[in-house]
Amino acid sequence: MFSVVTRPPPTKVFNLVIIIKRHRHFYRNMDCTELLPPASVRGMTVLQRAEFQKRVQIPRLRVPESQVQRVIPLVKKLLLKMEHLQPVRALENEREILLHPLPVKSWQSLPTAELEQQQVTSENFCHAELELGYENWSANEILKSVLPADEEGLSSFSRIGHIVHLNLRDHLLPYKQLIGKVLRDKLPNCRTVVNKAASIDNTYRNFQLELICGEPEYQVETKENGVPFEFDFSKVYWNPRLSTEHERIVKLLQPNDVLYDVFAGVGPFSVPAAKKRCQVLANDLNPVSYHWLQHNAKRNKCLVHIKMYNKDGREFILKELREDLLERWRNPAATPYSIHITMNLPAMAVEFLDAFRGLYTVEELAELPASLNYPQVHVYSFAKGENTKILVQQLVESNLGAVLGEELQCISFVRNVAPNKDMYRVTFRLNRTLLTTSKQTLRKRPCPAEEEKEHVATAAATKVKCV
Ligand SMILES: C[S@@+](CC[C@H](N)C(=O)[O-])C[C@H]1O[C@@H](n2cnc3c(N)ncnc32)[C@H](O)[C@@H]1O
Repeated sequence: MFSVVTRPPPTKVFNLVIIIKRHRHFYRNMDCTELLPPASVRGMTVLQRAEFQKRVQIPRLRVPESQVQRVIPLVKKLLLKMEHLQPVRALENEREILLHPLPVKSWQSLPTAELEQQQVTSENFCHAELELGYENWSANEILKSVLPADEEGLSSFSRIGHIVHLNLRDHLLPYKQLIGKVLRDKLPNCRTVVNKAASIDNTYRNFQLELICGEPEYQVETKENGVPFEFDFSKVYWNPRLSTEHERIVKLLQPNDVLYDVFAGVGPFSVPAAKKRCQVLANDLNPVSYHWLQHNAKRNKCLVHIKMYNKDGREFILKELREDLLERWRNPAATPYSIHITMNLPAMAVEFLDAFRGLYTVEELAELPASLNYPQVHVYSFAKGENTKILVQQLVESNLGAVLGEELQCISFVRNVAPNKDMYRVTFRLNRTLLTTSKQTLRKRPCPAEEEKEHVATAAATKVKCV
């Protein structure tokens, strides 16, 4: 059911339903009562593997060795496929082919004419007992038979290297130890199973974890979009659900482009960008993230393309970003390149946007050409409620203190975080007016309906496309 993991194991979100559909046999074992684990395991909270043993009557064909290669193609779709079970077994001088009891009720269920052409007749067909046990079912099959039938089961989990990360609903908490053991037994390379203990409300955004099975070993080695990363999952932020978003941004970048990554974490934007030979300035306030950011840049052999900082995001914008950008404008390169700023701290990144207002004095920019290479900002935010897309634009505008017109490039849905709570990326381009309007004149827009709005845009708001 689960793909075999190569080294280092990938970071992935596993949706059990999708996996089952993609890998499902022609006949689903779970649709066949005989092949289900015993009904007595329902409600088990302490894993007792021996309780899964049962005997079933399984249809089978016994054929001489010499016939096997010709018979198997005729019954291929009817084979019994279960974990750790060979459907073709060697007996003395013959082979036994185990068939699925759902489609095969009798000899008549088989392609009899074709089989008889191979000298296989009803004499070769029989039912006999087979002993099944815990090892013959997948994690999903075991959990489906144990967890309450009338409530939502375990629908998904994340895989970060050797760690399986769960976010169990309250009704599954009495089963957490059992769930942990089953996943550890059944998933390749799984050594540690943790459950999310509380919502992420600490500064460094790392998950609060509860170990429910295995070793308390949180240093992981994983890959995202083909790039290897290492970090301590218990001390830094890492979310495999963001891998597509990371990839989207990295794909926008060309060699020699510039990336300022204000809340870089352990580098899922910055390291692939530096590997692509972009010029990267990456920052994170968490000293442990900063440590692993440096480690990952070194491991990916891209240190020459990245400078790393361990400070507050506002200070980083006001000093490193400000100075580096000014330097670039003063010394334009012969070949054009684009400049990007990523701000992925969705709970509060918008509150840092006012740092761009008045970042330069009018005089500083007056020395420079009229048209400059202005950065694109990719700021992430949560929005809660009905019209989250509209809300998120209002949040950005009120924190920036300006209504976005043609600078607004897109508002992109990233993911649904909770019922009625979405995460978005708002991408807009900075301009001279924003960057030189002094902070004293900055006025936040507390309410979208407020009448007087400060229009930075030269044109009326354009239609916003969503990617
Ligand atoms: C949501 S994580 C994003 C990490 C990474 N960019 C990613 O996409 O996975 C936000 C990061 O911001 C860092 N952080 C939190 N407050 C910060 C601040 N005031 N200044 C700079 N970094 C901060 C956290 O340590 C965390 O690594």
